[in-house]
Amino acid sequence: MVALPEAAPRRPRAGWVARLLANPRFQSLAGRVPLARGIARRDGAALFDLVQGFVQSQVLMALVELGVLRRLYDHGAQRAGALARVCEVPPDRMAHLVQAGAALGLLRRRRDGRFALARRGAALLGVPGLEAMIRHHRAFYADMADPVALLRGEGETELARFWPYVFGAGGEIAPEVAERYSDLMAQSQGLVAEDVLRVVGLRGVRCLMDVGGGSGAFLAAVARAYPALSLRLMDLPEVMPEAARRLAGLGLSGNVELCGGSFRDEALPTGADAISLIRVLYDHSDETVADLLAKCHAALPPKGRLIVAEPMSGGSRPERAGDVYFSFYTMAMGTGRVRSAARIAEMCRTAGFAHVTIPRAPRPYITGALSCVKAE
Ligand SMILES: CC(C)=CCC/C(C)=C/CC/C(C)=C/C=C/C(C)=C/C=C/C=C(C)/C=C/C=C(C)/C=C/C=C(C)/C=C/CC(C)(C)O
Ligand SMILES: C[S@@+](CC[C@H](N)C(=O)[O-])C[C@H]1O[C@@H](n2cnc3c(N)ncnc32)[C@H](O)[C@@H]1O
Repeated sequence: MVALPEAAPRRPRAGWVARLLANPRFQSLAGRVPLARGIARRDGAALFDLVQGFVQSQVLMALVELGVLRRLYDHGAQRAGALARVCEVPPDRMAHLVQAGAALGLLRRRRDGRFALARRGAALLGVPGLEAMIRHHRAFYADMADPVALLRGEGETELARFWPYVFGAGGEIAPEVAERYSDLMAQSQGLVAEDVLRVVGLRGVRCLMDVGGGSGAFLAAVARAYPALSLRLMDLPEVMPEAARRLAGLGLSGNVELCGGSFRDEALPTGADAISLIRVLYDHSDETVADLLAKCHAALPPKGRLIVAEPMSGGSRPERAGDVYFSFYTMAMGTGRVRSAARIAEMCRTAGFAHVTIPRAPRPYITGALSCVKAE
């Protein structure tokens, strides 16, 4: 009996559909067949949009940094030449910038050749803190310049320098640094608070403590929606002066009790029957999160409420805001990470919480949310 050569082990490879789609001859054929042609062209355009994504975000950065959107809002439609003079950019290059802005749906090219704000360009100017966030992206962009180095954790990132408290609040945080990140957070907090309060009710709560509450923008929104609630803000001592200033500016000094402290180094103050963690968990490692959730559980009375809100991963159904933007943003920060609502719920249950509810997020790119109760 002649021994047959061992059949070479089948090389694991993509399924036949993937191999067909990756075949240039099939792609050329599909481009000529009516039904397939439409799909092929849409896929091609979507792939090109993906490829040029970084150019789009830098065109947006230029429009914001040069104040073009702001100027069209303040002064109405403008010719490229007028914008070029104000922005000190060569006219032919400004013409390219505004043409790109129109192609991206931020500007509108009018028949007379002037450029005006398009609906999305106007809406962008109305989003609290969004222009500041776009300017802040210089740091994130630098960190994404070498995505492989970021993924391998090589070298220090710009964002890790920007968010110093994430590394255990070791050492002093210069007041101006604390103010800088609190300001950025406060500016972007408006939409977060709007969406959280849209999906999570606080009826029946007597005292809410916002842990990692920053400059108090979320509690200010809660005070407006639930004037009878007593409110407490816990954050690092370095953040307290900024929080006091902002709350005083909103006429809320008497409504919010300030508790300076570090949830890494000490137990949380007791007395609140609800605790909120708004854009806090995704800044920290699993260990820090588990410890913080246990401290929240210890600080709450039986049936006390815990509310967690932050951009989340889509988990088994990956989604663009949480699994692209925030996933890499928190990675670049250093210890942060996005988690799915299911993963956060699992960590809450491990900490002793029950009855986890996960409402559908109206705008996942703003925030997801979940709430749970301290089991009796
Ligand atoms: C005919 C007309 C005029 C209208 C008819 C149709 C109509 C009514 C249209 C409505 C137009 C309109 C009002 C649109 C509104 C659009 C809105 C509100 C868009 C909101 C967009 C929000 C965005 C893009 C938010 C982005 C937020 C970002 C990037 C946040 C980043 C946060 C970070 C990085 C936080 C970091 C903190 C850390 C350290 C991770 O914890
Ligand atoms: C991303 S900001 C979110 C602020 C606010 N909740 C919001 O959504 O705008 C995270 C907050 O957690 C605070 N924080 C970080 N580490 C902390 C710690 N160890 N103890 C208390 N607060 C801390 C920071 O000072 C900051 O205000």
